Amino acid sequence: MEYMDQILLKAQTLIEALPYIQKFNNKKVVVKYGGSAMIDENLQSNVIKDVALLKLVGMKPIIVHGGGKEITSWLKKLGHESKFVEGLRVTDDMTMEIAEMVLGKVNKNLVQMVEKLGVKAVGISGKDGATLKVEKKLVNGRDIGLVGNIKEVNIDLINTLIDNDFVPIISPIGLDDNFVSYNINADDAACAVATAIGAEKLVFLTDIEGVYADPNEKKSLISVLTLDKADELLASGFVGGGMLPKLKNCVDAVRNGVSRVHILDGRMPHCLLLEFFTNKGIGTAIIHQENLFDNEIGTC
Ligand SMILES: Nc1ncnc2c1ncn2[C@@H]1O[C@H](COP(=O)(O)OP(=O)(O)O)[C@@H](O)[C@H]1O
Ligand SMILES: CC(=O)N[C@@H](CCC(=O)OP(=O)(O)O)C(=O)O
Repeated sequence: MEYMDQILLKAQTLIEALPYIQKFNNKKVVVKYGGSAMIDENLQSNVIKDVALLKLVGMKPIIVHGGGKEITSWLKKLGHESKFVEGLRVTDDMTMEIAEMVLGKVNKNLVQMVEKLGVKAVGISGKDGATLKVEKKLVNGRDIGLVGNIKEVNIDLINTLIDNDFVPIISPIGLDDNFVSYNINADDAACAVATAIGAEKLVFLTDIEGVYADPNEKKSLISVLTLDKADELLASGFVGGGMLPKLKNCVDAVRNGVSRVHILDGRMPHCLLLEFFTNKGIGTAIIHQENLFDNEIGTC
């Protein structure tokens, strides 16, 4: 490509971002960060740069992070096997202790990376400021240990941080009424936070292209899922593993007023920028039926 063409293309990309920058100015957006994009250092640095850019162009990003793979790896080092029921980690006392330690480390690493880019960040867990109040979560009546179901989100601390120009970075640990610590699925935490603070948009970064109608068939990637279709898919048995709580959460978030929910492939460099600032429809968007013909679907 000629030098001038390259320059024009760059200018065009910046101009294309203009309406999106205006639209999301001052809006709260929640990024759920988990999966492989957390393990690979290059991808991690891209994600953090993208979030810093969202903040610097006037949005109010909030990161809710996971770290499931790191928890599993530390448990393995300690000779402790990881078990999951419907995508949720069975959490005994030792698992709880390790999960809290690992998520604390992940949290402060993220703070460090954001601060390094000159953007103010504060890392909290759901325990701080009683942000995430939980009760024990039962899966089909089954007790899977110290796994929390979020009863209440106290948004005071999050709002205080945002009002003081910080990016809140939240790890999925909560307290019950007796001040016992619980491990929370990070997708549950992101969904609850996005709903409670009235986020304009909730984006899940994961380690797969999006939602497949059939996970064994790559061509079956779904770019737009209405709530009805999402319910059908959840009942079909074709959604499993960690995608199950994720998709259920997306549906809840849309039903509870978050206008735009997206599942994106965190392995794709700068997928957040592409999603926020361009009209490239990537990943899977979960939407209300009535927004199906909204020409912004798949764009923002
Ligand atoms: N229908 C489906 N579409 C996409 N992914 C699916 C589906 N069913 C099961 N999965 C699995 O869910 C995984 C995503 O969940 P998970 O690994 O827990 O993500 P994260 O760690 O980002 O929260 C995918 O890697 C895939 O193996
Ligand atoms: C109860 C439960 O499953 N908690 C999760 C919390 C971390 C998480 O959700 O991390 P990802 O988003 O990276 O998967 C766990 O222990 O793995």
